[in-house]
Amino acid sequence: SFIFHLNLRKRPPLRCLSSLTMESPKPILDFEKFDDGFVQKLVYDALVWSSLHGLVVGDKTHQRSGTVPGVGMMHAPIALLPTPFPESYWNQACEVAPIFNELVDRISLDGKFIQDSLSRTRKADVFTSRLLEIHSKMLESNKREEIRLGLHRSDYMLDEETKSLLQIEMNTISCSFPGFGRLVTELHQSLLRSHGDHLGLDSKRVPRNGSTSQFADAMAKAWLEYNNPRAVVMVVVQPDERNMYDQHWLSSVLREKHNIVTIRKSLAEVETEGRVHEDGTLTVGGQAVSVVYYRSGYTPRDYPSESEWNARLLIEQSSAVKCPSIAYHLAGTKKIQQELAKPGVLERFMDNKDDIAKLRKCFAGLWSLDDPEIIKKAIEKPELFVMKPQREGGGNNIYGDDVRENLLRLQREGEEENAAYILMQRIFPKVSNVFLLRDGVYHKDQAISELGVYGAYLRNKERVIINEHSGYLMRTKVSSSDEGGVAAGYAVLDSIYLN
Ligand SMILES: N[C@H](CCC(=O)N[C@@H](CS)C(=O)NCCC(=O)O)C(=O)O
Ligand SMILES: [Mg+2]
Repeated sequence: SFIFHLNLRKRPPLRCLSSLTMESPKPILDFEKFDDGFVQKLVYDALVWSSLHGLVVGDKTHQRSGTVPGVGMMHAPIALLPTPFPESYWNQACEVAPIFNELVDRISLDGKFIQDSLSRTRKADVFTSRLLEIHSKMLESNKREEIRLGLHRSDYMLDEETKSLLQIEMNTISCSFPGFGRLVTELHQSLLRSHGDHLGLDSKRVPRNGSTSQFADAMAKAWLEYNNPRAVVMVVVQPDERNMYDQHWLSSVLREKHNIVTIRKSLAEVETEGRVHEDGTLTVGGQAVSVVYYRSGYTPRDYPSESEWNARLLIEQSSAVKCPSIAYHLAGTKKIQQELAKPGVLERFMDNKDDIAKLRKCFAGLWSLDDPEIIKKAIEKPELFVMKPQREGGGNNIYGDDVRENLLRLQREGEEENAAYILMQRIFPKVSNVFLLRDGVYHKDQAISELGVYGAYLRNKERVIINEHSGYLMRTKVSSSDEGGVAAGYAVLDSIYLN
């Protein structure tokens, strides 16, 4: 039987809010209502459901769990019940998804903007400069990506102070959990169908989540556009991947629903087995590849040698549909995000004034380190800022006093490294009560959440074939922790309860 530690941490005083407007989500979790026996029943049902439905990750204490399927599996870290989220902000996040998709595509076509925006970062950050090198090689050879597939996730937090939905970042490479986002939604809907009466909650307030099928369908349509019936979809993976089941969900839908074969290769394997033929076809291990879907290649750790860089270049030079292309990858960097927040920059890419206003409305404060006023303020009040390197994958951001320390360090060291970072306004979302479930044990805690809305975009020359919001992922972390990230081990997978 499961051992439950009811971790009744002393609760920090809830922030007394100046004005509780109708928009702030009403807490649906009144802990007093839950007796321990009832929670244990919910937890048991959730763990059984997760195990039966493949909501599982590799167990890091089991060394083969990242390479051999079916070995050393552990239920994914999850919230026991959905987190309240006001419907108006949910609608707003869904409404801007296709506008952000279109923006990424237009940025990707402006090679000069990408190179100019990142030119100083290039000198300060080797990883970004390697990506830019590949991008400039494509510009020099006038490489055209006629079929373009974007599978993005735009992450938001609901800022309690300003009552606004603010974008944390736009992820354009290796967006995790399109498989699990849907599953957690289905888990919560199932729990509320069984126990909703006791909880006074309605399962229909958990919005349906098409993340798995919509992402797989977009890949299938890209495969069709490439028009080689013998070609496969290649998933570029890390040699040791604890999140393989989230990835396999997409491959399973491609197989079962679209009869499309996927292969899994690391960048090192692509370098050994890959070839680009005269007509641009990419073959790996002799198999033609129509779509390359990256679930690796977004962090320096994915390039331990020149082999991996050779593989990235080889793929880029081919006619395969890259998801993302190098230009889409760079369009999702934090430096570009900060450039887009400058006055007049969105107007360079978008002409619809309403769309521009909708994007700007969800921009948090974003600055380079060249602004002495901002640096002075960040040194005085570091708790109001987050300092971000050009890194993806979670666990890289700088908070609190470390912001001050790093800014003072850069001033001492002469500021060349400034361009490797951006500064962002720190967002303070509402704290809610949650039950967090990890390793079969539940903890009761105060947490904050980040809503990720997936977006799928597929274009072939002038035809936009798909441009939609395609499901969501709610990630919830204890409010005492600065860093988030499920794969990085700080957050749990969650869904939303519209109120
Ligand atoms: N193991 C790799 C992990 C890939 C990964 O870290 N992706 C970043 C965007 S780059 C991300 O989406 N992070 C949010 C999910 C989280 O909180 O962990 C995979 O799953 O393919
Ligand atoms: Mg990210």
